[in-house]
Amino acid sequence: MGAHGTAQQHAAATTAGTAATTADGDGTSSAAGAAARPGPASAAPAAAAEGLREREIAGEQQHLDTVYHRLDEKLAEAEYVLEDAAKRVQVGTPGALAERDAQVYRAGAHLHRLNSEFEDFLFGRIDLQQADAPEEHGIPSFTPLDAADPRVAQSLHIGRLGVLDAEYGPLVIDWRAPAAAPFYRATPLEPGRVLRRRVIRSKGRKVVGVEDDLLRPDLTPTLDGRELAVVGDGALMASLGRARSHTMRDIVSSIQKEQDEVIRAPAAGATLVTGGPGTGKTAVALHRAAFLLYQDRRRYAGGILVVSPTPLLVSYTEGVLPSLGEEGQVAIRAVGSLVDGIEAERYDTPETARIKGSARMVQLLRHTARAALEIGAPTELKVVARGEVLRLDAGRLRAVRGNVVGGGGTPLNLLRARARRLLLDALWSELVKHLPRPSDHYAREQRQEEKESFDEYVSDEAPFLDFLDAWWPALTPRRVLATLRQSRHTNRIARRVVSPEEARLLAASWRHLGERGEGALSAHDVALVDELQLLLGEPARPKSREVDAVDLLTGLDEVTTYADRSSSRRERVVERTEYAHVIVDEAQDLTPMQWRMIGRRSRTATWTIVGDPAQSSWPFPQEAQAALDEVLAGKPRRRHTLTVNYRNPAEIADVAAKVLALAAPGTPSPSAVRSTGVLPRFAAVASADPAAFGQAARAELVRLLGEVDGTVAVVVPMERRAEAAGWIEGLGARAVALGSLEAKGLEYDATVVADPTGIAGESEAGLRVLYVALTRATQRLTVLSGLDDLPDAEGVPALLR
Ligand SMILES: Nc1ncnc2c1ncn2[C@@H]1O[C@H](COP(=O)(O)OP(=O)(O)OP(=O)(O)O)[C@@H](O)[C@H]1O
Repeated sequence: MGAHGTAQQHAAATTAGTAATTADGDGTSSAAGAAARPGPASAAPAAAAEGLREREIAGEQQHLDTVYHRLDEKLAEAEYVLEDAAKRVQVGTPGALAERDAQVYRAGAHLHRLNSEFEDFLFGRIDLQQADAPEEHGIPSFTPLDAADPRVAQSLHIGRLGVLDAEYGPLVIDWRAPAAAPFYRATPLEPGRVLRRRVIRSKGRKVVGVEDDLLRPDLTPTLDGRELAVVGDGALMASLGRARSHTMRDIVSSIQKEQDEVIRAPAAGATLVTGGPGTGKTAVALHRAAFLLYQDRRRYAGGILVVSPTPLLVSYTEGVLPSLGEEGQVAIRAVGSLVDGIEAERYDTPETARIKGSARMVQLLRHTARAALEIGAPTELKVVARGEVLRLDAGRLRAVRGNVVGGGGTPLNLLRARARRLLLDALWSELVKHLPRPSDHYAREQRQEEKESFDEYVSDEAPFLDFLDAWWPALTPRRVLATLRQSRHTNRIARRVVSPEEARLLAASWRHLGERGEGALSAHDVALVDELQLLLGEPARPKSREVDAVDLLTGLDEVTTYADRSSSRRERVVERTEYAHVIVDEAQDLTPMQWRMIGRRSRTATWTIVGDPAQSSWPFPQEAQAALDEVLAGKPRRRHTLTVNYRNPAEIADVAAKVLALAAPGTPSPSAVRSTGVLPRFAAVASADPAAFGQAARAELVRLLGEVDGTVAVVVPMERRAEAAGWIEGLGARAVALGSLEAKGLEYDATVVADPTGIAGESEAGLRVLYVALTRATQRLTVLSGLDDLPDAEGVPALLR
């Protein structure tokens, strides 16, 4: 029972939240559990274990062959349905066509899913004890009839899609189905009916390995009268030890209990998930998207938005959903890419970012939009009508403008029609002010007719049209933003909202923009553009016949309702995509302005929000919380905490914990699930010469590239990014250089954190950003210090002692 014994040991070490195992092939060992690595096995038991493994693999191969045979049959069926539907086109009655459409849709979707052959199509199996009650609505009973009964009563295979045999018996259960939940939920402390959990690894149609966890080490389970085989040391360790690439893998075969609870949590309201670095928040968020689609495809298809902090994290995570069989229905977008047609390309300095992200910007932008109308506006309107020269002077024009805007929040571009009408009214009253008031009904009607022909005449006149274009120009968000390039202007229009120093910082960040706002924007600018889009509304098409927006309102407060109602009838107003569910990753970094931007896309959405306050680069958590509260309004909230770090070995997590104690005192450090036995390396450069520092960094990168199979990153303060790009030149695709803020959410086999004090000093949130940098590595970490880091004789910088 050699292999059996190993698995029993590791299963005994497994805690409620984790599945810590004894050891895996690359020398990592359990840090969360207490199990020891077994001593070297002698040749005979090793051969027996190998024989056992091969037998078990052969058994699973047989099942996989049956599954693929069935899939081939289903594929042929789906193709036949498609062909048949095509033939029905000739029938032509509405009913037949509708039926055909439905058939084509179903068969097409089915074909697509069947055709997507993924690695590990079938990846799991659970062997269960007899249930104490029959299953209800597909949900198996979790309680065994007799907890001491070692017999396997039922075996279920779990995969990326559900497959039924010809008699509708389950050959494979979709991982998201209720029946698959015990695969993820069972632990040795709460095994339920699960005796053995098996992860099956396959390549294409060939099974290449199995890894077992024994959930009831106190029993000797049997299957068909024979002792149940237990192979390998568990799947989690095998998966965590694999080298990292530039894309994230799904974790479908090793989701842990506390993670599964988040993935399958009800969709309603808001699910808020916190957890330290490496606890699987991003992975869990993506699997939750796949789960929601499975649960209610109709509701969520096309309507799930995942908001990520950076484009780097988007491309890192993009492959996960397709590998789960979900493609196209989920939009994963960086927070700087949420507005169509704009891609954030610049970074703001921390000082500028904190101004741009603040909720005060709403007020500043309101002032700015109003003021943008007045920049370069003519101060006199002169037209000739009915042989008279009619004039409106600056004071009169100011009064008219005030009336146009009124007290409401109607988007300014939608008020152009009202501006036109009130100008015509003002001109008319100039014309008639010396005429006697109409005395009777007939005279009043006649005056009204004269007014109508006056309006028609004047509003076609070039001087009037030119005036209107200049006095109430169509404004675009970029053009309005560009007016803030002048800090003097900002000081004039919004002295009470921003200080002169803040106005200067803002102006400096937009100095490169052209007059119409052309030029690169930052992720923070994108949120401002989005806010401005709301304040301005879509400009009316020039020369089109305009309708007075305000006349159609029942009240100025109802602007949005009006806009929604009238979008197809009249001027096209702000168009927004609405999502049914919104998943926010790295939520701790969102600014109030970004929360508002996301909120505008999610008015009726349910939410999943994952983040870690201890990693936040936004310095005002309370302000961000207030913005989030506003966005979630009264939605019920359910909270989860993830507690186990699957990324960093304990040795790296321990170093990071020192910074955590400074960055977010009192925050518990998640427990690392494994250890490598290799301590982080500290290196120091005893020279102020940047070239010497660069050489040391490069030498360290080269060393690490030799030590690990996967990726290696050097993380530096944002302002040293260009320098760091030079250090990795010629080192190949496995090496990357990142600014501290770019490292969010990513992971590498090895990292060099260079200039830790520089990172910590970048902003008020610098220590938390350093904590992020220190927690990116799955195998090796080097901290490279310069003189400013005050390294001791061992090279350990002051911050990490
Ligand atoms: N159950 C699991 N099985 C296997 N790997 C896992 C599991 N959970 C997490 N991981 C792995 O751990 C690593 C960290 O996961 P992830 O990036 O989702 O963590 P995170 O909480 O978002 O981290 P951070 O806060 O640092 O961004 C990833 O490589 C992920 O695949």
